[in-house]
Amino acid sequence: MTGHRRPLLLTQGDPAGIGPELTLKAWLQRTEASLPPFAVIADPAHLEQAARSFGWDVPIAPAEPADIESVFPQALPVIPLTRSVVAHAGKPDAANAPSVTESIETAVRLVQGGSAAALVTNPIAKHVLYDAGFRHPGHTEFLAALASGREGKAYHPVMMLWSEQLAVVPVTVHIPLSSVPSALTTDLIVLTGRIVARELRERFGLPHPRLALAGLNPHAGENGAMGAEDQDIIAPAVAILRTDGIEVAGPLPADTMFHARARQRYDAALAMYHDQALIPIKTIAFDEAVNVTLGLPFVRTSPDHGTAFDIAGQGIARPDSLMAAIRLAARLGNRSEAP
Ligand SMILES: NC(=O)C1=CN([C@@H]2O[C@H](COP(=O)(O)OP(=O)(O)OC[C@H]3O[C@@H](n4cnc5c(N)ncnc54)[C@H](O)[C@@H]3O)[C@@H](O)[C@H]2O)C=CC1
Ligand SMILES: NCC(=O)COP(=O)(O)O
Repeated sequence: MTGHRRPLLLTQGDPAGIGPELTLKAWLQRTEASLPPFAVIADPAHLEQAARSFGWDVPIAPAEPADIESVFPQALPVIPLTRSVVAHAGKPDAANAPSVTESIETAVRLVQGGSAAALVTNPIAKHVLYDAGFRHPGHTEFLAALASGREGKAYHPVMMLWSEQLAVVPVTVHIPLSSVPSALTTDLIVLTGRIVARELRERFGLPHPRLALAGLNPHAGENGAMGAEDQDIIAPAVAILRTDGIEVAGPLPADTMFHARARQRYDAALAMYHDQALIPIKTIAFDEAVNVTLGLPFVRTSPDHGTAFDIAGQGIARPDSLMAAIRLAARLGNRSEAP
């Protein structure tokens, strides 16, 4: 535990999405929600204009990392981007991609330099960044690439969606469903399981984390009659993780492992593909769940939802998941140094 609780850094996210609105709302609710000090890396003029458009009294204060704690009670500290941002809520524009990536790069540089405890990313629209030439599937992989570039060490990032009721980890993430069976290997599942177990111990403070591995096929393959991956790829991973001393159940039929009683038996469920993991948690805890990246040398959290262009600019977006992400980032970032 570090003695001094360092502030958090929020990234801008897509400026045409709900990120600016949520950031302003989180700052407005900082006292009743007991939020720790944070700054956002963004264009101060764009945030001022967003606050004006909602009719909210949010003083915006350009700040250095060292000023965040003293500024935060009176104004929203903003670490200015080098470029100005012109954005229309609900109308994403690939021309804003450089500001999106600059905000993330600056956050990583500052958190790795020790100026902040953790970073909290506002949502990005992946297709908008792809249109501008972004080569990473999402934040998760981009953050690992930035960390690797700085430290000269390869990191395997693991996406975990966490809530009090359920934590899920998609072993394969942003790939087409048709590519999942060939992407799924015993080595990948073992690597993912080891990272999850280690970080549940070291960052979340669970001394003996319990993992549950989902099968890929209906009924976890029904003894091979409905697909071979459960027996040939997932079961060997379960065996290897057990030889590590990790408590693991599986491969479990995915349709019966997420109901309330089943969830009592594990601390994190490893799912074999994106929707197998994210459908249960977004159904149970859409407003509370947090996306946290494991396997990095710093803490990164994010709301579980996306840019919500359909409601951006209307003032109706719920800040709950962003505020949960801020709380979790403070808890994990101030708990320990990198595992
Ligand atoms: N961490 C990140 O950066 C994430 C980014 N995305 C990106 O977001 C974009 C849009 O994705 P969608 O599938 O439409 O998911 P979405 O989460 O943006 O929206 C899904 C539905 O939930 C509603 N919603 C989302 N957040 C809300 C909030 N805080 N309050 C009230 N309603 C809310 C939206 O209005 C929409 O009807 C995609 O381009 C995707 O790449 C999606 C998930 C996470
Ligand atoms: N569906 C989760 C998601 O899209 C989050 O991706 P990332 O940007 O956190 O990698």
